Amino acid sequence: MDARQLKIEAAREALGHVEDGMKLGIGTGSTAEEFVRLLAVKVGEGLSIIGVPTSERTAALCTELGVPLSTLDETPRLDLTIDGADEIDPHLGLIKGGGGALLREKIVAAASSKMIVIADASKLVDTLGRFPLPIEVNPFGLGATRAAIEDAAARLGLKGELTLRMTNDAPFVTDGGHFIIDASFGRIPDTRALSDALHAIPGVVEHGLFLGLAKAAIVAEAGGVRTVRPAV
Ligand SMILES: O=C(CO)[C@H](O)[C@H](O)COP(=O)(O)O
Repeated sequence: MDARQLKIEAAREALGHVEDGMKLGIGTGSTAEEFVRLLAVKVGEGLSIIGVPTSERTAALCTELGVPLSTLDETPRLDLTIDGADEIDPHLGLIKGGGGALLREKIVAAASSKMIVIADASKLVDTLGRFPLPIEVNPFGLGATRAAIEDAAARLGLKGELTLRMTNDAPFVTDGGHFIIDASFGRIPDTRALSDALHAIPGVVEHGLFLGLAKAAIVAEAGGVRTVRPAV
């Protein structure tokens, strides 16, 4: 089974959690896009749902395929969010934001009664941090914010390259008009402490550690699809 097929299998399993009448958060990324494609087929067959997209990119795909959309202003409480992830630890702590949508993804997940992550098994790790942590920052004061991130990380014994994400020759700009710093800290033993330290920096808008949000992960691998629950 190739990588795309694994994403489709995880997305198909997640579709089984979608019930008629649900208000759905819809994630961003290649796995979430497979979910949108399968969801659109069900909508075409008569499934009634309303979706809140986590990015302009997802919104465009939903619109193209006929998935009805709302906003968190019109629909502030969601039943379920289905989204991908860049890394998943045994407690279902996540790193997200590889696609640059982490802020909206976190707002949408937090507005949902339940978040289910869909991924292939390559995303499973023992400890988060192999994937560089995306940190969304305000463009104002970028240098100072970067230095503050370095200092906060150093206090937790973390160090590594902080790279401003670029598209061609210009900084990548998120849907919210912010920049992203990708932080290559390596293993992050205390994700909660890092999350709190980053939130305390004024120029940090949000970061890609999703802690305590995912209730289940649907993981596809060559041998089949399994549902992972948070380790206690
Ligand atoms: O967080 C994300 C976007 O901001 C994505 O969910 C994450 O990058 C996974 O993407 P993919 O399914 O393409 O591997």
